[in-house]
Amino acid sequence: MNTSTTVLGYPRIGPRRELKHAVEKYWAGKIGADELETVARQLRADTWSDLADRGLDTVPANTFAYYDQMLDHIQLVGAVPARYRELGLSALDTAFAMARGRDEIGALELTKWFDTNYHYLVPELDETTSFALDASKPLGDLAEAKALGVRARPVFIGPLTFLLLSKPSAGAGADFEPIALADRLVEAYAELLGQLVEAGAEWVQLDEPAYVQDRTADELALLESTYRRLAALPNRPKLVVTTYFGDPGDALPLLAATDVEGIGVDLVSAPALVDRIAGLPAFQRKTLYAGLIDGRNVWRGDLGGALSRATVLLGAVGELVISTSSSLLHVPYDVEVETALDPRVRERLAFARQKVDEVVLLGRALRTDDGVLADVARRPADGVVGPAGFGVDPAVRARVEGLQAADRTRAPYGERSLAQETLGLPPLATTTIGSFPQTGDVRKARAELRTGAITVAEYDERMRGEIQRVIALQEEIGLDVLVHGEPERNDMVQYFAEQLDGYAATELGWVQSYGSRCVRPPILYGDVSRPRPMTTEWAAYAQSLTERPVKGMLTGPVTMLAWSFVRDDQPLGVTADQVALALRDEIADLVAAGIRIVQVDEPALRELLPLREADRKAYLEWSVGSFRLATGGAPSAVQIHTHLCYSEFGAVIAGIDGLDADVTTIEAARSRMEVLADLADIGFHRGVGPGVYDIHSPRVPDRAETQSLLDAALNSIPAARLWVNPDCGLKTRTYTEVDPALRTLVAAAQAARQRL
Ligand SMILES: CN1c2c(nc(N)[nH]c2=O)NC[C@@H]1CNc1ccc(C(=O)N[C@@H](CCC(=O)N[C@@H](CCC(=O)N[C@@H](CCC(=O)O)C(=O)O)C(=O)O)C(=O)O)cc1
Ligand SMILES: N[C@@H](CCS)C(=O)O
Ligand SMILES: [Zn+2]
Repeated sequence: MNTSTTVLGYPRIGPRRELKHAVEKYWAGKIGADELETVARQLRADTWSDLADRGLDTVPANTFAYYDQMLDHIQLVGAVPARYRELGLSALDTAFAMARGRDEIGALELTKWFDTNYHYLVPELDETTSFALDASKPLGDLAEAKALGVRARPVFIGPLTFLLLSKPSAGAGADFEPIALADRLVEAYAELLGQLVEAGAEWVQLDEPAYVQDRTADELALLESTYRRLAALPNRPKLVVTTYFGDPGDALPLLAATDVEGIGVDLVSAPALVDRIAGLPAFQRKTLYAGLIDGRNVWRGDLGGALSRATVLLGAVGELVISTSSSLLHVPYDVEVETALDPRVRERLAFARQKVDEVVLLGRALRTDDGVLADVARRPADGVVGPAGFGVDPAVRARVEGLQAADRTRAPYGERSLAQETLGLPPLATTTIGSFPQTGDVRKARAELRTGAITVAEYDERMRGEIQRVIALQEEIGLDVLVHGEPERNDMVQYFAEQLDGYAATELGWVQSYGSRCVRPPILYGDVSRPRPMTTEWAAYAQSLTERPVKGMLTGPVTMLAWSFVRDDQPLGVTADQVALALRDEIADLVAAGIRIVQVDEPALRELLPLREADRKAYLEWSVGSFRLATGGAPSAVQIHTHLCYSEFGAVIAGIDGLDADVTTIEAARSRMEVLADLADIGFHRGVGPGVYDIHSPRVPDRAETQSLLDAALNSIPAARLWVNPDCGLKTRTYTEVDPALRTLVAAAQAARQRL
């Protein structure tokens, strides 16, 4: 038999977010480490059993993580920064300290995993880093899988991707680059592979997705030499080196030239790889892990097309493993439980479990001629927009086709900033990013509304009460530009998606975003339009409570796409323009309701940036264009804010400038204000608020810390254009943290004003 089936990775939060609930209870001191570990072990066992029962030949192991796989990898290779080691905590609590900060010690930086909405913790390395292997976690996994009788393949971040995603620690030399540690790190991998083969691992998967990004000649050479070296080890399991989310380009033949037994590729994002692989004779001696089923979008696979590709590959490679294009971490567990979904949408969807079934079906179709083959081959490619015009809106299409360049252009910034002087804002104006803590009461109210325990009128009344409290608190603290606090929003994308036509929402389609935090990405299946205003009542109510300006709060078109599962039957730019038109109408309604500042959040602008430079210009054109279409109708006196977070922004700094927002608030605290240099480089000349409060950590920063971040910002941005704000929304924090942190922030701004 020269075909088999697997998946590259699987969700780990549990079908009902069991892991999230257990981890949060552990943090709250409600359960101990033993109980947490029991939940985790059960989740791993349930996953492996389900995957094996569904018919996969091998399953991934070591893909479970309490918080993040990168964080686990830091511990695996012994790269825990000294400040966390010195806390003298258990391994579990050390990991949580790195993830969340502890006492006076901040957390590691959190950033996007390639172009996904998953976030990893960024390892910090320097010349003194010495790796020391602790393989207890993957060895434990292997033993657990063995006890269940499943064939498990431990999965690890590859050494080069680990280094390429790391950053120099604060004390590193100016010229230090983490990749310089490759030699040292490969020794730790050699030891790891030795231990895994002793423990019975047949295959080990090393993920090198960093090689679908542009890489230097040296980095490419290092890929080849590293895998030659690992492949030459006398005592090791078989190795499969996988890339995903794009085309490995020049890395592919280099890897193929080494003696690693397996290579994994993403044939969904890079279908042309089929022909390249067929043209590389080295693959005749390799096992190809063929990523034929999409690991990160939710549409049912085109199994007929996948089968044709698999058949071509079968003749070109030594062995073929039918697999997913990436880990299934990025999709929800099971579409079968979504009974409230419109059947015309649901029948087009495959979540993780259904994707496993697709992989198994393809494998069976390739292996046997039992009729499945004919069935699969006959199955039509599933379009997104259905038959009989389902999901099609001719009026929306006509409006997009009729767009002109002028629709994306406001008056010049100078003219706008003059007109906005009527807002009467001081230098170093203080504001927040939008959300205030989503308290237990707020979430409970929403849960009660869902079950029918309270009426819509009661729910609205509770939300108004919350808005009243939040406005009064902001006035008392002394903030200049207020927000309504977003209590009525379950999520900044889902909330809008639930009100837009062309979008569907799930009930249990949770996907891990970071740590214990999950999102339910809505499904954008058809043409998008806005049947009625979405936010005006809440915004107008909040504004009626105060003389100070209240920001209207919207989620921008790029982020609406990035954090949804989006139709793939038309260019993203067209879909983004449809969303933008809905937002443009919303802004007009907000302005008509008396709102003078509107914030259009685009935290995902960087996230969707293509991984290869060559594709970026076209992306920035449509993404920036859609934001400008959304905001382009706002009168000059209306101040447009945007907000960005969860990324390093150097690569999109010109795009941020292109948004032409009057004020840009941007995450900066955790990365020690790195973004300031990028803004200075392009001569950014509009209002900017680099975050001075790291809201991803439960730590409350003290006055000196906040002041020093503000001073750093004042060194490169004139006070008249500098805003003072947190890094991001406060929804994940508690009032005991937010209240003192905001008072500190306002005090720091007032003190700095005195010195002007
Ligand atoms: C800004 N970020 C976001 C990203 N993506 C998004 N789609 N949204 C974002 O905001 N990507 C980048 C970052 C990632 N950051 C976060 C931050 C916070 C969360 C988060 O808090 N997620 C919540 C779930 C939010 C939600 O949808 N809440 C719903 C459902 C609440 C719920 O679980 N209800 C319980 C009952 C509760 C009770 O009775 O008290 C239930 O139904 O069982 C709501 O508020 O209605 C999380 O808990 O993980 C995510 C990403
Ligand atoms: N307005 C949103 C932005 C998060 S990126 C919030 O404050 O939560
Ligand atoms: Zn944010």
